[in-house]
Amino acid sequence: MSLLTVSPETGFEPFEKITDPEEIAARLDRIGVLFERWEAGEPLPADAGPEAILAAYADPVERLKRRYGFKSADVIAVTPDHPDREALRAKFLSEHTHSDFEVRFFVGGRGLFYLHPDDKVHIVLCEAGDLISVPAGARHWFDMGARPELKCIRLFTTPEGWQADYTGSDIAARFPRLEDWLAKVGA
Ligand SMILES: CSCCC(=O)C(=O)O
Repeated sequence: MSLLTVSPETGFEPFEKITDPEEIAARLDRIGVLFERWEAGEPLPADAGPEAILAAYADPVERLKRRYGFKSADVIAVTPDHPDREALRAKFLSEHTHSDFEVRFFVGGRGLFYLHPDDKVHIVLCEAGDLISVPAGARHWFDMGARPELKCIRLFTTPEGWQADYTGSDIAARFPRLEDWLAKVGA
C-alpha cells in the first residue's frame, strides 16, 4: 500500500510517498476516508470466483455488515486474461460518486484508487489486506490496469449495490494509469 496526495493544478513533482499504514490511515482520516490493514488470509486460487471469495471471507464480511450497517456485498474478481477486462476497467476509469457509504476490501491483487473529495487527489495503491472506504458523495476513480490482477469485496449501505453517478469531468485522463504509476512511484 502507498499514498500520495497531489494537486491537479501543480502536478506530481515533488511528491511525498507514504507507505506506513498508520500514517496512511491518519492522512486519509483527515478527508473522512477509513483505511485499515487486515489479515488477508490464505491466498485464494487465481481463478477463485465471487462465490468462493465471499465464502472464504464470510466472517469478516458479516462483522463489517454489523459494524457499518451494510446491506449488500459483491466481488470484483479480474484476471489478466478476463474476457471483459477492458470493459470492466473502463467502467471505473472516469470520475464518479456514490450516494451511499461504501467499503472496498482487497483480498488479492492490486489497484489504484484516486480519491478527489477536496481540491487534492489522494492516490492510494491498494493491495491484499487493504480496507478502504468510499464516503458518500466523494469523487473518485479507480484503475485496475491493462492486465488486471484484482480480487476485491465491495460493501454497500444500499440493497442495490454499486451504482455510480459520473461527474462528467475529464480529470482522470490527466493522471497516470496504474502501469505508469508503478513505473514512476513504485509499489
Ligand atoms: C476496487 S473495486 C472497483 C472500483 C469501484 O468499485 C469504484 O470505483 O467505485
